[in-house]
Amino acid sequence: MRVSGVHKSYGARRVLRGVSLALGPGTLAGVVGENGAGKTTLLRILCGQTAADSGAVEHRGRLGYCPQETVLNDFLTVEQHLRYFQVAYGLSSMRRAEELMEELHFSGYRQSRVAVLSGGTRQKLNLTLALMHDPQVLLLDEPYQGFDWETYLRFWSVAGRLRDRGCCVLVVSHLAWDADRLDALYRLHDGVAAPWRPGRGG
Ligand SMILES: Nc1ncnc2c1ncn2[C@@H]1O[C@H](COP(=O)(O)OP(=O)(O)OP(=O)(O)O)[C@@H](O)[C@H]1O
Repeated sequence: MRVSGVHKSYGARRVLRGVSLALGPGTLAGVVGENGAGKTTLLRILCGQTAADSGAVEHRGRLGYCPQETVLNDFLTVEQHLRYFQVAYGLSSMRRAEELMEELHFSGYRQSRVAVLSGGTRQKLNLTLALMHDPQVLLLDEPYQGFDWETYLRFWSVAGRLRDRGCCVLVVSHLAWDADRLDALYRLHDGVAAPWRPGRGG
């Protein structure tokens, strides 16, 4: 995925002022930044949901996007969500979705309505919906919010296996404490993304 000179303003607020990134296949990368730094805006531009004012974004292959807010409908079951996305992605089987449900330990909720799921289980479903078509480029916005420690560790092993299969994974977070798990880390600050190594306590 190549991002060149992306600019975005909301009225007078210049949020992105020339963001450039180059991430190859098989890379697990992170973008950190303070609240309001523009991380979600950048991800929305990368997935095509928001238009940049200028600059270019190029990527090859299937794209997966897990937004910060869950995209779920309280009245539908987990199974109904999976079927809906299976059709939307044009998948012949649910094999990958089933694998992910096993890996994230929520297969037992398949027939449950989303309204009764805990926040962490909703997030597991949100993540599964973004991953079930085996994307080659995966954009994750604060993907482990609400996860307990075991699930958090499982998330990183899923992300690591995707990287090993050649997927380009970009994780956005306001915390840099996952730095050791990443191949590349950028800090979004003053509208630009710079390579970053957190210091002590950072
Ligand atoms: N649709 C919009 N209209 C106007 N301003 C917006 C819009 N979306 C975002 N902003 C502003 O752009 C700035 C960046 O927001 P963004 O959500 O991208 O930040 P973030 O780094 O993801 O923050 P957080 O860590 O709090 O999730 C903020 O000042 C926000 O108020």
